[in-house]
Amino acid sequence: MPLLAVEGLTKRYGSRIGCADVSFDLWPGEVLGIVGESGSGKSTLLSCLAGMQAPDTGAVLWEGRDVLAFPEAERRRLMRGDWAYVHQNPRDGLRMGVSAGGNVGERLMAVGARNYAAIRDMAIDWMGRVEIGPDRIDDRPSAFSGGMQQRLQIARNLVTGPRLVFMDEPTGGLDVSVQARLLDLLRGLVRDLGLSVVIVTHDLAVVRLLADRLMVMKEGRVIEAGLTDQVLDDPQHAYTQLLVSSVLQV
Ligand SMILES: Nc1ncnc2c1ncn2[C@@H]1O[C@H](COP(=O)(O)OP(=O)(O)OP(=O)(O)O)[C@@H](O)[C@H]1O
Repeated sequence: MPLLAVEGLTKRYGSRIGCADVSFDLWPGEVLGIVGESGSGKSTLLSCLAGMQAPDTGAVLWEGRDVLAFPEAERRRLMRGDWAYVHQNPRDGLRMGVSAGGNVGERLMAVGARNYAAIRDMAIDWMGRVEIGPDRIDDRPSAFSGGMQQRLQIARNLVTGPRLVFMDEPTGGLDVSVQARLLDLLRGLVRDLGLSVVIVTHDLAVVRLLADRLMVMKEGRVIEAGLTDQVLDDPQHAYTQLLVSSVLQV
């Protein structure tokens, strides 16, 4: 059984299409990239998948159960436990007024951890995994660089051991050299932890590095899908060809 099965997901904003009739399966340990130009519906799709907004029609099945029909409390438990969501802007995924250690520890407490020393140890361990030194544990994220904030957001999300992580342009808005390091880090974590990931980006280099499979969106619809290398090396749809060739020309 796929971990996540998406069937006919459609979301309209009045007469405008957000995403239309999107279906796919995500298997355990698989990374699915979603690419497309600005306005193609990537964020709409991701937020509908993650239960952050309700689609008009369609189903999102988590291990065969329709998430859209979950009671609110169960959906929230899922979001804190098996699922995680990495926002493009770390400010949306962190609590800026809380220390770095608190940001990570808080998530553990939300899933029931109570032993303060163990929580602190795990926070330090996870900060280390995302290359933030233990001497920064009491600093607030506002004292961190953009790249550090993003790494802290990743630690906060992964500390509870989620099985599925949604990522919305996780390297967007960062310097190119910082992006490269973050991508490397993400790739290592995804591989080591065997995570399933749905990642949205307009950056083909990001999906080339991270994604096993790719979906290309245009005007809310999936126009091409397949193995990442196949789609990028031999794009079938004219729009995908344009996307790929415009990157090569840069
Ligand atoms: N809250 C909203 N109200 C009305 N229309 C919206 C809203 N959010 C998105 N849309 C529209 O839905 C379509 C898809 O937008 P969406 O943000 O999902 O695309 P995207 O591919 O994520 O773009 P970007 O890469 O710029 O974030 C666009 O036509 C957009 O104008």
